[in-house]
Amino acid sequence: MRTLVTGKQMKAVDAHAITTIGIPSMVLMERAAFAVAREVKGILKEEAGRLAPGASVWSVCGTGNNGADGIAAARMLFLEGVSAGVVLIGQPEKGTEEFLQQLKIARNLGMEILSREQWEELCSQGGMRCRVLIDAIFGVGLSRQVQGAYAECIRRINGLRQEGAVECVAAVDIPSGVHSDTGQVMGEAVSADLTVTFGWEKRGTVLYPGRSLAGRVVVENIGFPPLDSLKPEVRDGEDEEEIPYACTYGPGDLERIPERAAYSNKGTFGKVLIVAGSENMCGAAYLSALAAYRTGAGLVKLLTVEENRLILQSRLPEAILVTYTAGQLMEGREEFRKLIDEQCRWADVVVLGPGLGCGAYVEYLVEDILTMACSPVVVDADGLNTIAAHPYLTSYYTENIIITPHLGEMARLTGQSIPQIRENLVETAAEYAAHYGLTCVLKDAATVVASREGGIYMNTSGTSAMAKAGSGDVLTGIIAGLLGLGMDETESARLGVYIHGRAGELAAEKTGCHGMLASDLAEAIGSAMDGKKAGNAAESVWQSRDSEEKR
Ligand SMILES: NC(=O)C1=CN([C@@H]2O[C@H](COP(=O)(O)OP(=O)(O)OC[C@H]3O[C@@H](n4cnc5c(N)ncnc54)[C@H](OP(=O)(O)O)[C@@H]3O)[C@@H](O)[C@H]2O)[C@@H](O)CC1
Ligand SMILES: [K+]
Repeated sequence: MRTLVTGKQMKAVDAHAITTIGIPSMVLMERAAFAVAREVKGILKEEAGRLAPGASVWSVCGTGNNGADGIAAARMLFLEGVSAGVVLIGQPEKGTEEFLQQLKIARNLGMEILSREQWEELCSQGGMRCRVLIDAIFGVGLSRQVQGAYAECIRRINGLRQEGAVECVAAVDIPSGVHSDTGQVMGEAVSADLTVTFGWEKRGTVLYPGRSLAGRVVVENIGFPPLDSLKPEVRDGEDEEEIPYACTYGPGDLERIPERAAYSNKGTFGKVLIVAGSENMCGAAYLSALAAYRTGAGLVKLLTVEENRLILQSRLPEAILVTYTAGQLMEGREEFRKLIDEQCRWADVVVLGPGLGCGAYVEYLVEDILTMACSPVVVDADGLNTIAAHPYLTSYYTENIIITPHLGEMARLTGQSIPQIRENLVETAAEYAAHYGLTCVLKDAATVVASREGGIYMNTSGTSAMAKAGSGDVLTGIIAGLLGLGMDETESARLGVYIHGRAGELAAEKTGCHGMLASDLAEAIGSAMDGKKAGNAAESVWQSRDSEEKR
């Protein structure tokens, strides 16, 4: 498990380390700069291991402590014989104490220091070429939209990178212009190849678009005290609501999956009831059931319309089938309720929604399941659309419910627009989960899981190959399968999302990114649950100099 922090939390850690613990600010900064310089040196190194001749580095620095890191990193490279210079953006005289100190050191050493105007002139004359450009304009202190000269400077950096004048852009802490909490671009943002971040990964490099802009992320422990040593008042600010530390999972977290006991039977691993499918729509039900079995469920029963009987029986003979007709549901309400009651009593887990359609009878079905289920219920797709269309159904929400909306479904549930939700992914999921006391899996390229107690998980596995019909149905089956194995709602949702992404990566390795189908994804679940399997593409993007486990 890796911890993710907001900018504010990181500043609180900084303040705690410096003020309460007494680690001098410059000591932390020197370690931060050393880490950046080391990574840059790695890029500059020739295969033989020596610095490339004529290797040049420009460090483009703001006047806060991010800029101070940038100057210090350039100085360390300079002292190792690299031709490294500094570009200053903003008014140096207004810089932080650390910035002024670092600038003084660089000046005393005779380093080349350009103003923004001088740099612009150099660029416009085509004289601006370098192996590595260090982006140290803004770090976690970015507090508003980037405009004017700063925006121009960021556009210039991106332009140089695009035209090949700069081979590699290395961002200090976070690409300048990316919001450290939401990953949103604040007007303009640097597109980096590498980001060296300090202490813990920032939420903004896990959420999109920040994640695409950060490139490879290296997490460097620069000597901060552990997060749990912080007093709550330091951690959360004085008058602000508590913001939890978010987390993400990696292959090591697959150990959370319970062992399959030798002395067991099919009932041991959970009975999953999948309420899904409608006339001409049986694929979703099939994929969800297949995924539940592939995740390890002992028994999967499909409750679906009579029209789907034959096809589902032939596609997935392992599943038990119980069918109904729309007429039976609408006209024989009491009889139908008895049937639902019986099925709910049988089930350890219920999936409600994939491919249910929007027939008038679906409202009754959703109501019956929500009122009668006595086990965790995973609500997806048309289950959620029905709830959005009939808001009284939210009164049946319980703490055992996991909802898995994509942005469109979340927009219907909350009445917000999709762009609004996309910009506030974490808040939207967290507020909904807290308001209704359930678990909310808000699906996006970086899916967020918000638990009813306030915990936040952000997913880092997966591939764009998964953006295809049926992918969400597979996720419901995986989460249901994990619930069946005995995991709680939060853990099943988090690990389910992680395994789903990992299965996508493994499947895409075989089929290629364009050709993958949701059924390929379901077939890869077994391998994805195996921690020893290689091939977590997303994971390889992150490197940690000091793993979370060691702290
Ligand atoms: N000892 C430590 O503390 C350590 C800190 N560390 C490093 O410090 C970084 C945080 O430093 P920081 O807090 O100084 O903030 P930083 O990101 O440099 O930006 C603030 C500056 O930007 C300005 N500004 C903001 N938004 C703007 C905008 N849109 N447009 C224009 N200006 C804008 C803002 O101006 P102001 O708002 O004050 O007018 C201020 O001048 C952190 O990411 C890490 O790299 C590490 O070395 C570890 C030890
Ligand atoms: K930066």
